[in-house]
Amino acid sequence: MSQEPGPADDRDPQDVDDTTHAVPEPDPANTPEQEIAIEQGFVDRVYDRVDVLRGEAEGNRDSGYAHLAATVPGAQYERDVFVYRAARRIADLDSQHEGLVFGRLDFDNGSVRHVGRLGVRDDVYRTLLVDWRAPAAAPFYRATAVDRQEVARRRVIRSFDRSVEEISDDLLNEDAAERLPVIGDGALMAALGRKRTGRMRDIVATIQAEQDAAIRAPGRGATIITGGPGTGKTVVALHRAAYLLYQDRSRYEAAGILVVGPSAVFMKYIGRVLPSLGEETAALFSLGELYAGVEATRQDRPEVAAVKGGTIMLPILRRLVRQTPPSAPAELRIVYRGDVFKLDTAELGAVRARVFEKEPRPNLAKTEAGRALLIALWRKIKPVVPEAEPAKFSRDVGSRGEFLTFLDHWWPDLDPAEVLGWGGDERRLGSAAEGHLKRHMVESVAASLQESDFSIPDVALLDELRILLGVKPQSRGRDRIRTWDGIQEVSTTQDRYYDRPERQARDAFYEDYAHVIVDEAQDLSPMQWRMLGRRGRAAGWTVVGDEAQSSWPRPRESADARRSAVPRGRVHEFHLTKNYRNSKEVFEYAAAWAKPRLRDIDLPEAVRETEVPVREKKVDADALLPELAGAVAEALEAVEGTVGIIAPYSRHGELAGLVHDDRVTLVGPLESKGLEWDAVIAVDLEAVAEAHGPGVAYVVLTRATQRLTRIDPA
Ligand SMILES: Nc1ncnc2c1ncn2[C@@H]1O[C@H](COP(=O)(O)OP(=O)(O)OP(=O)(O)O)[C@@H](O)[C@H]1O
Repeated sequence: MSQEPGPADDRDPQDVDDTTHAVPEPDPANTPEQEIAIEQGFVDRVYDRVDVLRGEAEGNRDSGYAHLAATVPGAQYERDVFVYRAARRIADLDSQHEGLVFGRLDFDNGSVRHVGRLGVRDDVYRTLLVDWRAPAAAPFYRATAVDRQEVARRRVIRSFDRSVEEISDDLLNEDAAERLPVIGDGALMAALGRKRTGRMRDIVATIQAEQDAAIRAPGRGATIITGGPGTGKTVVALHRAAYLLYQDRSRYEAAGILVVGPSAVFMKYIGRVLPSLGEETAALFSLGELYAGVEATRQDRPEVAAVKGGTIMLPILRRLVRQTPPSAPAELRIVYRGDVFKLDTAELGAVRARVFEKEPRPNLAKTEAGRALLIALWRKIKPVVPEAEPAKFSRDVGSRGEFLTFLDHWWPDLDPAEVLGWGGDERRLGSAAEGHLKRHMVESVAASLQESDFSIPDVALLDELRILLGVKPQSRGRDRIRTWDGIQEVSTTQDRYYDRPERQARDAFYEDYAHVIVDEAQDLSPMQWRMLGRRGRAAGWTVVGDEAQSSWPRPRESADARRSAVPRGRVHEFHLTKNYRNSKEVFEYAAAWAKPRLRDIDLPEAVRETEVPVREKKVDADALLPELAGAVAEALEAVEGTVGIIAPYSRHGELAGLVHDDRVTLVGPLESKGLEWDAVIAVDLEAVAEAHGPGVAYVVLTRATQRLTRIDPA
């Protein structure tokens, strides 16, 4: 637990029970409008208080008040400014989410507790609103008809901006119907049925009990969250980051939380969730961005990716870093006391090998290389010039400009990108890969390394080379504490006056995270696990995935790499069982397709029906484009939100013209991981399965919230 209190929460021992407050006497005869008005009264009260806090914070700023004791436990000022800051941040976001106040619990004893995005206290520091992450908010998510936890009625309040629009009640104690009105029909179903916008929303108002348990698991050790498609693994992982920041802010803000997902498109999709929860300090990186200065988005061909991601690359890279750099001179010539002495290519090769016996990382071995050259020269000089003295020889030759210039060229500082580039030369790669890769694979991998940009699998190789070469750590990347699209960074009084640890700017090489969250973990290659493992040696881990959706061909190799990356210790396992994304119709279709093709498939239960069946069409090659154009138009007509076309990469050129509306996107099967659209048009599914395996085709089939159309060439 943190030494500091949580932000304006209810965890001070003296007032831990003070989370309830007075509200108008309930009347079971109230109409929905009357109940909305009652909640509006409360919401207004909270915002009024936030406005006061904001005024105070601004006043303090203006009078130049320096708050020096901010880290003293119980500093109320700190909490209030936090409220101000977070409330402002939330207000800055467009209202895709439920408002600041979104929940209310009525207990059997008549007391009432309101739950919101953050904690707010009134002017005498009594709790007005409980932060959703506080223990006192847990019954809002955990109470069920069987285990009520003294909750009589749970209410979800939906508002836009400051205005309450809708109420949805869940009566847990039937006897309470006599005193409490029950209004609305199901906040969860309403949330699931809402149109998708291309940006993931937070789910604070409707987190389900099994999800809540995973969110609140202890931060230390490894938390493993599994579940089939659409069970909320991603959204749970993100709420977990917010939870950890809340319950131990000093630890997780100081050392950082890393969230890793498969692609840049995916990171953009999930990018709003944490800011909408008032948290912006987590570092979000896709697998293609974990090497500073590189932003890879390109996929390799599956067979090339399977090689590049495997531990088979380790001996190959080790040999590669020992090769003579292409620009190295082939011969060293030195004139000493009138005689010419030479080291030829073979002799230089032997010297190089000797250096590596002493120091395997070339960038740390330059001094050793100079020494080894002088020794080799000395062995030649000694018989010819018997009167020469070794110390004098070393001083004399070792300080000559021509010798130092030779050393610089023969043993240059190596950059990982440059060394990986050597692999583009078939001869060099072939020599490094001898005994490990067949000829045709050497050709394919070398060809892929000749591309002008790096692929996503290349990034893990670059990171491995960084270690193998002994690249000195230096900050070269951009500041990865992100500011979010369209949101100005707000300079707050907290930022200015507070003596807390500064939020660190962490580049992609930062290695001391307190917690690492890995999404779509089933797809990580062994080399990618190694890259991640380096960044969280002392971290707690949250590993989220579904084996059936895997595109990695050798799961056992990957599991071993994962065990090495994630430190041993306590393991907390959670399994999510309900599919909240797909309609029953879509999911049953996907499951029927996948069951015979995938072993040990983990099938969740889809909770929502739409009565819209999946449509399948087979068309001749020349009719494909018009058919697709028709399907896109139809989908745009049928749904309010987004439409996704998921097609093999080889068809993207011919299909690009179909994307003529903001709501439509065209993606490859691998980029579709983790994403969702209201309507999906899956093109040539069998080709997807053939190229990437049935797991990826199953991913494609489970992306639609409402309508799925399959179009295949005849
Ligand atoms: N409790 C909930 N309340 C509202 N929406 C939810 C809830 N749980 C999940 N969802 C929604 O269901 C959809 C699927 O969630 P998410 O993407 O996190 O699932 P996933 O398990 O990561 O899926 P996949 O493995 O298929 O990528 C999202 O739109 C998410 O917001």
